[in-house]
Amino acid sequence: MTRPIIVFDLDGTLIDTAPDLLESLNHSLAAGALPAVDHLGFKRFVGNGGRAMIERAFAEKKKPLTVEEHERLLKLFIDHYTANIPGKSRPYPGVIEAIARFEDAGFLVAVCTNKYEANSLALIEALGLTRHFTAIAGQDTFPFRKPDPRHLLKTIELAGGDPAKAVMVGDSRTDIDTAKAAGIPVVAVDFGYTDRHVSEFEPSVVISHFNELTVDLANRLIG
Ligand SMILES: O=C(O)COP(=O)(O)O
Ligand SMILES: [Mg+2]
Repeated sequence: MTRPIIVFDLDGTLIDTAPDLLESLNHSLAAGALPAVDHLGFKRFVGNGGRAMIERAFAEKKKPLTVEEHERLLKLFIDHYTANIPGKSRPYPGVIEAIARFEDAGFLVAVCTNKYEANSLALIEALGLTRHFTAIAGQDTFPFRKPDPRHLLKTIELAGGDPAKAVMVGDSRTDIDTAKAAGIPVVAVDFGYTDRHVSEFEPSVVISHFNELTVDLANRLIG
């Protein structure tokens, strides 16, 4: 029988990466003569990967961004971010215990993130968490990414799971829309990176701490 699976988003869900992403974003924006963004700006721009973060920062300042400049700044962002992994990034309180509960209950555990795959693998490895995940899929692992539901469905397939016995955990509208489009229940954490409260996007459940993420809750959502 296929084991049930729990799929986590990475940035703002499992790991608080904001200080490092923000530093790398500002490093890149400075090279594009854009003023630094603060943590509130960051919450508006994050969620669809580095390319989108840079694009959104320029759009907000109504500053044009050529394709070449976008590529140059993206490379600066990625190089800076990669060189600093894991930086100040740490798992949120209760993450390790929550993962252990699901492992003990026989769940497969996976990651589906819009971070680049190489950065995701490096960060998870640097924090000593690699062994917990059966699959880690980044924005460039497949030809599509969240909010395309196939990113989540392919992650589940890669992990050897079954979408009918899956639950997603995320922090943003992107995650909630992805899971809903895939027909998979979604738990939203309310401490991640979104400028609007996650309840507005109507996830199955909202939690404020990982100790609320019980195996019972997941089983009830899977039905
Ligand atoms: O890095 C991003 O923009 C989003 O990453 P996430 O999908 O892990 O939240
Ligand atoms: Mg996230």
